[in-house]
Amino acid sequence: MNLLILLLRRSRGAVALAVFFGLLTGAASAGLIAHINAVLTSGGTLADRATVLGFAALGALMLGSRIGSQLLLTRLQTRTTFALRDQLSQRILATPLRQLEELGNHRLLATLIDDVQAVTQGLLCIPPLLIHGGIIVGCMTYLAIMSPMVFAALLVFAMLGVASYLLPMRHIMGLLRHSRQTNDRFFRDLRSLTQGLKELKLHGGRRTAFLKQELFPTAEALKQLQVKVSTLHTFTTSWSMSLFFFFIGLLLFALPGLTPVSTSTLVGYTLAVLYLQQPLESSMTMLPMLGAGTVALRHIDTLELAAAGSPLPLSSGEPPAPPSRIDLAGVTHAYRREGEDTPFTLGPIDLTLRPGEILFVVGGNGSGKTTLAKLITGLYTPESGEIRVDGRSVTEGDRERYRQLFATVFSDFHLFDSLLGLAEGDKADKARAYLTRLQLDRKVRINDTGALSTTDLSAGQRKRLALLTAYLEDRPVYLFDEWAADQDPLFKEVFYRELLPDLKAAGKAVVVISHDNRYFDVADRRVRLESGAIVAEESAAAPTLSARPRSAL
Ligand SMILES: Nc1ncnc2c1ncn2[C@@H]1O[C@H](COP(=O)(O)OP(=O)(O)OP(=O)(O)O)[C@@H](O)[C@H]1O
Repeated sequence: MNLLILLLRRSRGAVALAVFFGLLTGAASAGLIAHINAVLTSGGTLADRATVLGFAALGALMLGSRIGSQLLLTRLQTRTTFALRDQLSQRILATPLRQLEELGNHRLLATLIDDVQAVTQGLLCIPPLLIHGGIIVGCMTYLAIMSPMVFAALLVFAMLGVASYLLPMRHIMGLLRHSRQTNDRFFRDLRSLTQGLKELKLHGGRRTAFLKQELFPTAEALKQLQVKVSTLHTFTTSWSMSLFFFFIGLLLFALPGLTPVSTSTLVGYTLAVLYLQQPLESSMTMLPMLGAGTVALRHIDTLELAAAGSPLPLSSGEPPAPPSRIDLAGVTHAYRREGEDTPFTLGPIDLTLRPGEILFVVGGNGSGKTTLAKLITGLYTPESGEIRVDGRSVTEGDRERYRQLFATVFSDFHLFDSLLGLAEGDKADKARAYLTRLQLDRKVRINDTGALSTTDLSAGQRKRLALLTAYLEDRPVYLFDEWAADQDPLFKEVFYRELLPDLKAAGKAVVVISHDNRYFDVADRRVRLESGAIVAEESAAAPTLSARPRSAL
């Protein structure tokens, strides 16, 4: 039902027209059976020109309306599937980063790959199901007109068949929901397999434990569920279909003994019931696919992604003007995890960024530096406190625009295969000049569309490419999260002594998260984090480390 609503939302007109064509197919089918019945029971005397022409016209009508209905719905289904995938991608991009981190990459991938595929297959079932529905309605109407009494008996059998089909179907839907949940686990294990290749290859014990305790049991559970669904469905469908043969047996062998029934009724019923077998059987085969599509659609809802109507704009328009200061005033963020009594809390943090100033954020592992970076850049929304740009508070409505102030290289950055719009016009030459400056010109080439000749590089070289992208973005604020960690000593020197001062000279505000205490003198200001709080602040003008009072949360 949810799937049909999805189709209806795309185009009510096309669905209505397709249903009309479906009903026309049913009426034409019923007409054809009536013709066949009339010819059979007349002993061949009705095989005149008019009957033949009528038969041919009905056949053409059935063919035309069937093709019309199928084409309309299949096109609509294809459009809906692609729109669903586009919409989902945009909804994911519009959903707060923290919420996506909590869901985990494996669940997002399972949705984008598996759920969308299940919805597609479910939607594919709707066109034939509607046509079959039309044929069933047409044939039933013909049978009701032919003999209301026999039709009442058929209805009893049909209801019995539907009930004995729907009861197990409820159980099948439960199994499908369970299977969908297990699939999330399966994707998590597949992610461990592909991302942990080195660790799994290097340690046989770990590999065996991973396969035996994680991947294989999940795959086995998934297999069992799928086998259960198909076994239950085979029994249910076969039983429901056999009821129709009981009915034909009753019709042919028992009914004539109980009440007078004409040969034409007997032949008509037998023909129609046999004719109905195919659409009924095919409908029943498709119902689990429809069910899986419905489960997938509901599962997409449980992710609680940003509303369908609120995708991020495809272009952010003009970049915001460089501000003269950005203030973080009492901002906080806490990671709440199930079963954890004391969540890690960052803040309240008070901090100011100014153009032409290099700010170092230092502190031990897990002290909250990256979390602070995500708050500064607007990737996390402060749970309390506020961020101000030139004294104006950043609201939910302008957070997307606020993020456009930053060019970043996080420690878990992603490198795209192309500069994605950053190498248009004269920027392409700029990009090539940066390649030389970053000592990558012998390794990587950039073509006219901005595609990189390769991203298969060493960790340090990949980081340099990420830095090149940040340069091309030309934003007012730069943030580097342990950028120099995998650079050789020579290039570390270039980064701290040349590149950072150049950015400063260009009037950029620069935030550097660093453990390189050899270069702490490059900073105009330095803040030290400990357990989520700024515990000390030092500036080049007053180089003594001044301890800040720890704020009680
Ligand atoms: N996605 C997350 N979900 C839950 N907790 C997290 C998450 N990311 C970080 N944390 C917790 O927040 C704390 C601070 O992490 P953060 O990454 O900000 O530290 P860091 O100072 O950047 O550390 P490092 O120097 O190791 O990169 C850590 O103790 C960690 O347990």
